[in-house]
Amino acid sequence: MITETDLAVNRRTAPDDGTAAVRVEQLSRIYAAGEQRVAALDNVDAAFARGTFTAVMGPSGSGKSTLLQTAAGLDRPTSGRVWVGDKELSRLSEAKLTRLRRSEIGFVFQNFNLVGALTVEENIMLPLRLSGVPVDRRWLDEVVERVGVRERLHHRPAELSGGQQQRVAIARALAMRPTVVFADEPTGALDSHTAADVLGLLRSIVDEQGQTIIMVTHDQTAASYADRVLVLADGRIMSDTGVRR
Ligand SMILES: Nc1ncnc2c1ncn2[C@@H]1O[C@H](COP(=O)(O)OP(=O)(O)OP(=O)(O)O)[C@@H](O)[C@H]1O
Repeated sequence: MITETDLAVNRRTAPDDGTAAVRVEQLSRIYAAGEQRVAALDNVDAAFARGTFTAVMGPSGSGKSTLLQTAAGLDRPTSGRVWVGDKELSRLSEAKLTRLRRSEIGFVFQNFNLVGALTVEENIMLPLRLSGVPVDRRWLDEVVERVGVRERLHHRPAELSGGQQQRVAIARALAMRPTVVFADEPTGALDSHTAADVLGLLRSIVDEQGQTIIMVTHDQTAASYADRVLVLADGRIMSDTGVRR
């Protein structure tokens, strides 16, 4: 059940007590198409504490994906600043930003973004290979088991259903045990049973490993796994609500 709590509604100032895994300040992203300007994000302030699970909701076009992309350093904001831990992204060179993204951030894309030429297993291992991190076989096994892709490890993404591809994308994002996982509708393509399993896995990495999750969803049931629900409308935070668990 979602209830109002003492979390500030329409928070204007992001708290800066050093505990945030991710913090955005006065974040704007303007898209220009000819004469038209669309403010996908309009001066958003928000902080995401370590070890918390936030659901980002709101109507289509309200800026949810843009918030995730800019906060994860995949897209540069038009103005405003983003911190991941104590690093302010605009101060990082492309090379440092890439390193930070590889080591600290996992991203589950709406359209999966799997590499077609690689097998499922190779896709899941890719972030580890790219950053030269040793493979933790036990963790990898657990992730593969929980997302239910063990039978498909030697297949290529094109041979999988949308739901299966989404599960591979989730496993890839978790393989590195990143500090922060951004997930853009991670359960959108899943049946309710698999969705519950994946959401349980996301919840457990927050509870057991202190990782931070920021997840876009349209689904109230998915949002009920979170600690907090941010609702966007027209590129602004309309409400910021705690979830009673
Ligand atoms: N590359 C782009 N060029 C121009 N406008 C864009 C671009 N990306 C997003 N927008 C616009 O920015 C606004 C916010 O888009 P965004 O994808 O962040 O919304 P969303 O809340 O994630 O939507 P959905 O729930 O449909 O995925 C929309 O009006 C969208 O049309």
